[in-house]
Amino acid sequence: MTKIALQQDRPLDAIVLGRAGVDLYARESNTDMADISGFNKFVGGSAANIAVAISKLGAKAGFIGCVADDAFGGYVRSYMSGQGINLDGMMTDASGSRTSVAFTEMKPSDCTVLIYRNKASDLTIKPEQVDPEYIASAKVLVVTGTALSESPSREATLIAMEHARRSNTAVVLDVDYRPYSWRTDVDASIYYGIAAGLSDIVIGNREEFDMMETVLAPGNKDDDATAERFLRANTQVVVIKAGELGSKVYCRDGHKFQQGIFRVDVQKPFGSGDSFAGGLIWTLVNGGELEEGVKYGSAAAAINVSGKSCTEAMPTQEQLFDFIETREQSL
Ligand SMILES: Nc1ncnc2c1ncn2[C@@H]1O[C@H](COP(=O)(O)OP(=O)(O)OP(=O)(O)O)[C@@H](O)[C@H]1O
Ligand SMILES: O=C(O)C[C@@H](O)[C@H](O)C(=O)CO
Repeated sequence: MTKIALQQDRPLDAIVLGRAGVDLYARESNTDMADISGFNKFVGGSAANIAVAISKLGAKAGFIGCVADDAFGGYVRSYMSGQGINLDGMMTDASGSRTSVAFTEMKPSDCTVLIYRNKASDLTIKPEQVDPEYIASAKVLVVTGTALSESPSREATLIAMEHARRSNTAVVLDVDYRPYSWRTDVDASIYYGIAAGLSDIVIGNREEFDMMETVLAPGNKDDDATAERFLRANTQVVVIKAGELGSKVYCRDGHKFQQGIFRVDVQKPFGSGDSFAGGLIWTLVNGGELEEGVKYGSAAAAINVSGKSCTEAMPTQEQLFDFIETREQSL
């Protein structure tokens, strides 16, 4: 069993850095985008989803990001603070940028997600807006990697990671790679490489590690070799997710293990990675073992993909434990 040592005397459990936006989910399931009659509105965006996941499970979450100075920005703020998330690090941009918006189909697979991110507000966050004391108030800083895709958000993200290292706040990098946000895979792999070296835990899927190996090991598909490559500098744990095949976890001391999935009736595939990260981080900030965290993350992900949205389908602690108990009893 593996324990991740975290500073305990902190008012916040985890601060998540990245985008918070609006998700518009198709009203009808199994319907193509062109035929959908309307959409239901929720808060989304990878970082917001992770913060909500952590908060709903009962830990104290904070947020670093930026929304537009408009009605969608206000909606995102009010939903997140209603979820008990501390927004001291959430900026508002009035320069004409726009809060990120995603439209999605509701299909178990081959599901179209259209994201509108022209002049996205989250990418306007500046390094001087990142408060080192805020970061020092948390046990963990969770970075979602799309924040690295453009300046000035890229510099804000890297300095946030640097502040975290200086204040003994553990750093988790959720790769969260969105190809359309980057000029080339080479650029992405260089910045992700720097960010990975500043992180205690790196979480990504195979395609994301492929991108991160664009320069160092092009064409590699071997998870063991990938883990060995990334278990360097500050990185103690590498998690390689594989959708319905579960996940593999590698530790710096050579320990490795796998986690399968909890089978469910899938409504939509997205949200799995964010709920997985939320369940894992919630476990770690409560002093749980890594193995337990990966199991809770997998269960949270299964609950989420069987739900009708990302944020609202994040489980509470009670729902998570009931779900696992029911599944284990039926084995
Ligand atoms: N269909 C599924 N049923 C049950 N659990 C799932 C399913 N898909 C994913 N999971 C769980 O969620 C975890 C993360 O999923 P995945 O590997 O798809 O992450 P991801 O690629 O980051 O996803 P996304 O970017 O769509 O949120 C998996 O390791 C698994 O535990
Ligand atoms: O991450 C995004 O910006 C898109 C979403 O809003 C959606 O919540 C999702 O795809 C989660 O991974």
